Amino acid sequence: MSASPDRETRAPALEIRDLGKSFGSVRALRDITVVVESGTVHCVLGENGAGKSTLCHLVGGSLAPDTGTLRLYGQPYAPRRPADALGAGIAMVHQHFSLVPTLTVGENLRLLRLPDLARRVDRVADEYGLVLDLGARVAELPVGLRQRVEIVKALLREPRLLLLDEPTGVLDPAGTEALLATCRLIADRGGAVVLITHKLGEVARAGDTATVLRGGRVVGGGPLADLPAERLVPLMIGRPADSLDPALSGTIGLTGTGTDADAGAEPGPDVAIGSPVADPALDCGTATRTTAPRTAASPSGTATRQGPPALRIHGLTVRGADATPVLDDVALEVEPGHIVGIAGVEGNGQSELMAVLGGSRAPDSGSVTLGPADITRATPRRRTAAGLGVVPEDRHHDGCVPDLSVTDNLLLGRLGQFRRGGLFLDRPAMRRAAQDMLSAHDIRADSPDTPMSALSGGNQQKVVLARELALNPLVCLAAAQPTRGLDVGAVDAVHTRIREAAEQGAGVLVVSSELDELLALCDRVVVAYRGRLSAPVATGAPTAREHIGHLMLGAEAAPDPVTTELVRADSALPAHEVPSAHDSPITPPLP
Ligand SMILES: Nc1ncnc2c1ncn2[C@@H]1O[C@H](COP(=O)(O)OP(=O)(O)OP(=O)(O)O)[C@@H](O)[C@H]1O
Repeated sequence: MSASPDRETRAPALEIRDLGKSFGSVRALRDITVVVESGTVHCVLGENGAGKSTLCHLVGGSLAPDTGTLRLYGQPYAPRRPADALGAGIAMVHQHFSLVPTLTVGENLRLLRLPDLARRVDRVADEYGLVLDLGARVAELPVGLRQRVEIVKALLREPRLLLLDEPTGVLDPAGTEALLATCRLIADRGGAVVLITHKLGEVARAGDTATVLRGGRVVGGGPLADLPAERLVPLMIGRPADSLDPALSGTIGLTGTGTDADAGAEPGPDVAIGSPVADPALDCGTATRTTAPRTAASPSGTATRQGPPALRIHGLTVRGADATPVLDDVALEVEPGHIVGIAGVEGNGQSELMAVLGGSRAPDSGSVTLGPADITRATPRRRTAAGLGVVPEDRHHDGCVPDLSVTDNLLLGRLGQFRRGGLFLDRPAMRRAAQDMLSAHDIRADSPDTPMSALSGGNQQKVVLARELALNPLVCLAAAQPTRGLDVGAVDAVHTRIREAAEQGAGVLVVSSELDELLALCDRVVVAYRGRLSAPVATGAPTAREHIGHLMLGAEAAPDPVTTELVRADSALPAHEVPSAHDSPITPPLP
C-alpha cells in the first residue's frame, strides 16, 4: 500500500457530495454525502437493496452518477470507467467474482498486466499473510479461496483507497480475521478502506467511522465510538434490535467473533440483542422476544420415527483430480423435522457434498436417498421433482439465471404447474404467484418482471431461498450458507422460514462456515474435516461450541455410542438433553 501522498494528505481520501443514481424508475441513491478520511476504515451499512453496492460502483467507475460530485484526496474525481478508478489508485473487490475459472490463480493474476508481478505477489504474502497457491485452477477452489484471490488482486495494485463490497461473506473465520487485519494495516499506513458489511462484529473490530443507508438515503453515520450496535441496528433495518431473535447475536456478529474459530479472536462489542441459544435467559435486557432452543422432538412432535429419513447419504466417496478422496466414505442422515448442520473450515469437502446433492457432480461410490427414492444419479430436475430443495454455495453462478425475470427465477423447476393447453405458460398466474412470494419473503424487486440481475445481492439470495422453500413436496432442504449476504432482519426471517419448513416435516441440512448460525438453527451439527464427517454433536449441549471447534481443527475422536444411538433412533429427547459427544472421541461417520 503506497502511503497517501504528501501535500494532499490533509484532504479526505474520498468526498462524496449529493450523489444520486436511478435505474429506470428505481431511485437507488439520492442526496448521498459521505466523507472518508485518510487513515480510516469507513463502514457502509444498510439493509439489502439500500444502495451500498451502487455507491461502490459509482466510486469504482463502473457506473456514472446522475447527480453529485466526487473528490479524491482533494482533487475532482469523475471516473467514466473502472480503468479511471484504477488509474487514480482505487481498487475494488466486488460481490461477484471476476476470475476466469478455467485458468490457474497465477494466470488470472497475469491478466492484470502489472509490472514486477512476482515482487508484488511476494509483498502481499509477506505483509498481509495472504498466500496463494498460484498453480491451483480457480474452478477447483472453494469460494473462500476465490475471494482471497480477488482480495490479493486488489492489493497487488497497491491502492490508496480500497473498496470492499461484502468481502467476508465467503471467508472462513481465519480468512475474515486476516482481511480485517489487512484493512487496519492499510488504514494505519495512511490509506483508506471503504468496507461494506452486514456483520456488526466486523464493524466493531475493524471500523473507525460508518455511514448507514436505507432506501437509498443516508440515515445515519459518524464515528463508530458514538454508534453502538443498538443504535446501528434500528438505523439499518428500521426496527429495534430487540425485535430480532436473540439467538441471532452471534450470527450477525454482535457477540464474540460471529465465527467458529472463536478461539483466540477478539470479543465483539459489549452489546447483544439477546442471548446465545444455549442460554436464552442471558439476554442483555433489551430482548423482548426469546427463542427457546429447538428440540429434536419439537419440530415434528413425534417421538418415534415412521418411515425413511428425509435424506440419507451412505458411503459417499468423491475423488479429486489426483484420485485422492475429497469426500471419503461419508454417511449422514437427516430425519424429517430435523435441522442438521455441517460445520467446518471451507475446503473440507462441503462444496463437493453440495455438488453431489445438487446433481452437478457424480460420486465415485455410495448413495443418496431422498425419502424412499434413490437419487444418486438423478438429474437436478428429477431431484427437484422428488422434493429436494438445494441452495447452492455460489447462488449467483449456480442458483439463478441472471437474465431471466424474477418471476421465472422464483418458479424455475415448477413451470409445469403453470402450463395451459400444452406448451403455453399462464403468465398472469405466474406473475401473481411470484408477487405473493415477493411479499412473503420481503424481496425488494421493482416488479416480478424485473431481471434477476437488477436485484441487489441479498435480494437475489432471498429469491433462491424462496424458490427452494416453496417446493411441494419439500422432503429435504440442503442449503449452503443460507444467510450469506443478508441483512440482519433478513437473517432473522430466513431462520424463521427454515424452522417452519422443519416444523412442517421437511428435513433440513445447513452447510455454514458460521458456527453461530449453526448453533442458533440446528438440532445437531456434524463437522467436515478432510472429506469426512464427525459424529453428530447436539447443539444444546453446553460444551457444543468448544467441542465443534476442536473437531474443526481435526481433533481425533471416537464415536460417542450414546449420541450416535440416540440420533439413529431419532430420539424424542430434546436436543439439549442428548448427551454431547464431547467427552468421547469421534468418529468416522455414522454407518
Ligand atoms: N443494474 C440495475 N438495474 C436496475 N436496478 C438496479 C440495478 N442495480 C441495482 N439496482 C437496484 O438499486 C437498488 C440498490 O441496489 P444495491 O445493489 O446497491 O443494494 P445493496 O445495498 O448493495 O444490497 P445488498 O446488501 O443486497 O447487496 C436496489 O433496489 C436494486 O434492485
